[in-house]
Amino acid sequence: MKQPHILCSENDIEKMVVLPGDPERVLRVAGFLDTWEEVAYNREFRTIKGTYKEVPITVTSTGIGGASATIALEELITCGAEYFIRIGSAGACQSQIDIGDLIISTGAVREEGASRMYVSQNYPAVASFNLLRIIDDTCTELGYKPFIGITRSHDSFYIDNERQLMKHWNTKNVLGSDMETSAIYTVGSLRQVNVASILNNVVRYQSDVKDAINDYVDDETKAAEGEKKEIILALESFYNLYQELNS
Ligand SMILES: O=P(O)(O)O[C@H]1O[C@H](CO)[C@@H](O)[C@H]1O
Ligand SMILES: O=c1cc[nH]c(=O)[nH]1
Repeated sequence: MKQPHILCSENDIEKMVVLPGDPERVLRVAGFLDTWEEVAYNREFRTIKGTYKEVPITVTSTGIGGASATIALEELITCGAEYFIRIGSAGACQSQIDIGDLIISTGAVREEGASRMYVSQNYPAVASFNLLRIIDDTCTELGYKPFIGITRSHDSFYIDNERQLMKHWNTKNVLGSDMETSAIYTVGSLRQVNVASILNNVVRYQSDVKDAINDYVDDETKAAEGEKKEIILALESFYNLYQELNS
């Protein structure tokens, strides 16, 4: 049955799914695949499927925020997907994290509304241990040195006290902020599927979000390199997972 938002049915979706937020990033992932075709594009949800070193892979954009990300996740699960790696962008919460550095989220502060509609805030938003293990091993293989730890997901980009909130989470050793990780981790655990999140840092700690958007243009090369690295890390991790599942 075709799902109402992603406009895909079971035949369209593979077990392993890469989840960027931005529909344009889907096409940049396509550049790393051996074969691919677009399956559907509705609203913020663009889906392609293809192969990476013969591993069947789906890539679906989730849009911005937990609300749309959990819609994508739920519909992809209904279509039979089981393993999800988000490749997102983030703002750093620690000063040693530079533009283009990768952050791997082991768990996320649930400062967004979508996951709260599912379950009380006492419930943790944690990554799949199995996927984290594979991603960590793959980083070693690739020579990547990501920051690994807790992140925070929020709903509101331009609120007046965002800087203070980031300062607060900085003292709690949170690495960075995005808008989807905690929601997809929570729903992933509730639905018993495997979810992990790799984030490319695009904003330095305590830079103004509006300036940072300009920095983002200035730091285009570093940010683009970070995005490339997270795409390769996600695809190589799925390659390694596929070998494990089929050995
Ligand atoms: O680049 P993506 O994956 O969309 O991730 C980040 O960028 C968007 C905000 O600019 C939010 O979706 C946030 O989580
Ligand atoms: O600062 C940032 C940058 C990207 N995504 C976020 O959620 N925050």
